[in-house]
Amino acid sequence: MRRLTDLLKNIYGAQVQGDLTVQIEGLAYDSRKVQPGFAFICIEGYKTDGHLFAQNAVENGATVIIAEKPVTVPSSVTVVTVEDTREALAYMGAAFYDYPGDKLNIIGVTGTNGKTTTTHLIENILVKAGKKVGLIGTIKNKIIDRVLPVTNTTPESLDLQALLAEMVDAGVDYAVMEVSSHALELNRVAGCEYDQAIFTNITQDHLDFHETMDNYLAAKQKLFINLGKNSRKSRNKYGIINIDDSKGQSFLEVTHGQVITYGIQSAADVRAEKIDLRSDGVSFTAVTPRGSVDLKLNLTGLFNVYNSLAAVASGLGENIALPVIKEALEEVKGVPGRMEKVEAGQPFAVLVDYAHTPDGLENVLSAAREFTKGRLITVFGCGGDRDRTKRPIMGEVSAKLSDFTVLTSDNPRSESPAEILRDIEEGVKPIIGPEKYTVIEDRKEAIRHALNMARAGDVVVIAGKGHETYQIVGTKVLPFDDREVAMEILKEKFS
Ligand SMILES: CC(=O)N[C@H]1[C@@H](OP(=O)(O)OP(=O)(O)OC[C@H]2O[C@@H](n3ccc(=O)[nH]c3=O)[C@H](O)[C@@H]2O)O[C@H](CO)[C@@H](O)[C@@H]1O[C@H](C)C(=O)N[C@@H](C)C(=O)N[C@H](CCC(=O)O)C(=O)O
Ligand SMILES: Nc1ncnc2c1ncn2[C@@H]1O[C@H](COP(=O)(O)OP(=O)(O)OP(=O)(O)O)[C@@H](O)[C@H]1O
Ligand SMILES: N[C@H](CCC[C@H](N)C(=O)O)C(=O)O
Ligand SMILES: [Mg+2]
Repeated sequence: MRRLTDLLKNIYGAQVQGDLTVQIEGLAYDSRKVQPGFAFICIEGYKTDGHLFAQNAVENGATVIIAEKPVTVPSSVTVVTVEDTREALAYMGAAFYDYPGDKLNIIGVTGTNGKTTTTHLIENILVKAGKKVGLIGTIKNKIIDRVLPVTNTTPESLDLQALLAEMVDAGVDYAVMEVSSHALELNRVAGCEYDQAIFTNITQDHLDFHETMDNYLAAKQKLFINLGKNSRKSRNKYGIINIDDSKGQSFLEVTHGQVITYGIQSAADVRAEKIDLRSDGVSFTAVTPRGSVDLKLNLTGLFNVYNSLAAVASGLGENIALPVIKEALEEVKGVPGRMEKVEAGQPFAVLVDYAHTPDGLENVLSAAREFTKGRLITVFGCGGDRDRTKRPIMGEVSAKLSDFTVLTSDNPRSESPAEILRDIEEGVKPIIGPEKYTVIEDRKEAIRHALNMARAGDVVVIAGKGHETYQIVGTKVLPFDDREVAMEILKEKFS
């Protein structure tokens, strides 16, 4: 329980109508979650407007409304008008939970691809170093060993603060989290002070939301601009940057933190040499300011060398010894749904991967090509209600890099699967003829087609859904797991 004045401390220009000393029992940004004595924060969203539910919130017991524009509520209710309710939600949430982020070391990873993988690698390093770790990201949220469900990659600010507070109560030392560009743009992480900010890469995605690559870049840079600014914690801040990325330098320029660069092509602080890619992993020497170390990882693909270098740099930033980092990284068997093998005794390889961007697909197919002796067969689709412009580019990537492509449905959401497939096909047609691809909307049948045509030495990549255990069709969430579907089909044939 807190007083309203305490919660408004970091919000400038708030105009209050009513009692400022009222005690707040809880906060909610969804009127349906309001309980007696709560403050309801109205958010103008993309689907609806929270201001429309102010009265509803009052009926559920809200005594305070935080709004950006006029709301009609009884005069007994305190109304606070602020410029940005999403920002207010974040700052009020941090204050309500007594600034949990200040009691933790927080490592934030942003970038188009590699966030989930990199956070998993860092988690392993920190655990190996004896730290208690919390994880926040696409696959799962985790407090030490307790796994919690996930709705978004980066939770809404209030939920994030509640989660960080739970971590503090559980004795967590480090929170390692993915910071999506949506979260940065929508102020989900405002009020959360990072100790390390990591940039993996930036390539096209989410233009439905950000509209331009410049806006997308600016959203990601926020994590670095805020690093070490108005710091409440007395410790070193590190900006860890992939300097091989064409935008890497721009992150270096905006950050207030100490910079550690990583890369393969550039003269980076942490770099990889003598890279040896195999089908079952990659070996390389990590050269760092604290010496070199030979690493033999179970993750394959050049992109995983980058993810590992980011994790090495992160470990060094936390003063973890190289032998500990080595042991931790070498123990990682894989990340669920990322180049995950499905094996039922078949004479060809089947990989389920989460590539859902042009760059992700290019990376995963290039990696697979390295160990494909026969044909590389790709099954993929694109999500509905997401960046439409990436669809033909992904079509082009698969057409160029695969020997055969099966286009299928991903999560169509509110869109027509056939139309999404037509968008992808636009990119395929100019590159290859109909003998090199097919369109099978039903994802299970598409996977069956690819597995039926595969012969010894071939590699089948099923991309886009990775760890997902569902398929979103319209508003329905139907059970669907690429790994289970592939296994079931393979078992029918090979065991
Ligand atoms: C575009 C986007 O990010 N939208 C997020 C946003 O929704 P919104 O603001 O549009 O909400 P809205 O549905 O219009 O509702 C407005 C307000 O009215 C409230 N409301 C609504 C109904 C009611 O009866 N009462 C009520 O109070 C809602 O609680 C909300 O506060 O805020 C919601 C609450 O936090 C999020 O769940 C929602 O994520 C949606 C589901 C989503 O799909 N987001 C994706 C695009 C996303 O964020 N992805 C990134 C990862 C991307 C990547 O890196 O690949 C992520 O971090 O997950
Ligand atoms: N560093 C990287 N560079 C390019 N592609 C990568 C990289 N790491 C992983 N990938 C590819 O992108 C896919 C997604 O990887 P990962 O889940 O680690 O990224 P993410 O940034 O967390 O994605 P999301 O935005 O969905 O949270 C992988 O399955 C792989 O195909
Ligand atoms: N975090 C990404 C995941 C995309 C995964 C793909 N399966 C899809 O549904 O488009 C997004 O929300 O855009
Ligand atoms: Mg992720």
